[in-house]
Amino acid sequence: MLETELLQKKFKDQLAVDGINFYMEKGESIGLLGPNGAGKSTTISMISSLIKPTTGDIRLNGKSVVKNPQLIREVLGVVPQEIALYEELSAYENLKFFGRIYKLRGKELEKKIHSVLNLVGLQERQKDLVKNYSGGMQRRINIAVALLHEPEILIMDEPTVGIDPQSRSYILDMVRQLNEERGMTVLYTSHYMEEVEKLCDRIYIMDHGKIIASGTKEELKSVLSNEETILVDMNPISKELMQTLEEDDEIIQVNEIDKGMKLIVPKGSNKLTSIFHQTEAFGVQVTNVNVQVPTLEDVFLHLTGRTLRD
Ligand SMILES: Nc1ncnc2c1ncn2[C@@H]1O[C@H](COP(=O)(O)OP(=O)(O)OP(=O)(O)O)[C@@H](O)[C@H]1O
Repeated sequence: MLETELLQKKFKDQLAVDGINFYMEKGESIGLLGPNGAGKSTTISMISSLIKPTTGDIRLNGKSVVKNPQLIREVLGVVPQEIALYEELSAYENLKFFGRIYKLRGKELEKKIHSVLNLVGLQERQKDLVKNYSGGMQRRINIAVALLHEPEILIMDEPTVGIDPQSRSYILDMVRQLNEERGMTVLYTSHYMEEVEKLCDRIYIMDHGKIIASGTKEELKSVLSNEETILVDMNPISKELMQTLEEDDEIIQVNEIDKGMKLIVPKGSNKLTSIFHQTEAFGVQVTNVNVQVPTLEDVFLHLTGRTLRD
């Protein structure tokens, strides 16, 4: 349905998006995952025809969107990262305003406003001024605006950043419902692995402007199917200890995390004893140890050397 071909965007010397290829089939829910600055928003802006690619193409059902941006505008609903609403107007008035931009009028507009308010669960608060809404509620109205013209494709740019858990879970359920029950095609960007894991059929991992891996959750996890993850909480956190462990050929990767370190080692390699010896030698106290099957987050860490929220 939608595909990009060698899509690239340069801002002066900065290569924000570096020749990416991806596709979305009708009805799919696709996750675009990457840390801050990976190029997700720039990609979305190009797909939405808000900015022009430096090179490459975007095709909707085989036709170039770069040459004919109107094609995509008709079928696309975009929820930007920033709240784009008039604070001094009520939610209803905002929806009426944006509905008119979509050329909706009269009874049809009223029906659609009613329907999207229902969908985002803010029917009862529709007369309140947007400035009196919580951040999460504003975000929900932002989503309602994007859905007014019943788009075939919904693109959401980190829609749950910085909002309350209740709105977050509401938004996640809503996206799933739109995708599963109404067959809407969804492109969901996030740096929350668990959201993308929950919502998306396929995932593209982006870093430094490039797609560095893609596939279903299972396919991506198979990158580390012969490895296991060891989480070590320690006190104090010792960089010297981690450096020494990194030199061990049998340890694939060592990264600092919240309370200690995360190691990726071959399955069944029995590294715990030598890890304990090293921690003792460095005068570090181990407060907790956990051996786990690698998660998608670990795959990301393995591919990029960074955590998603670095
Ligand atoms: N208008 C611009 N001018 C110059 N550089 C830009 C512009 N927009 C983005 N960039 C740069 O391009 C790179 C990719 O940014 P982008 O916003 O697409 O990343 P992102 O993955 O969406 O990150 P975030 O989660 O922080 O939004 C960054 O290094 C950013 O500084």
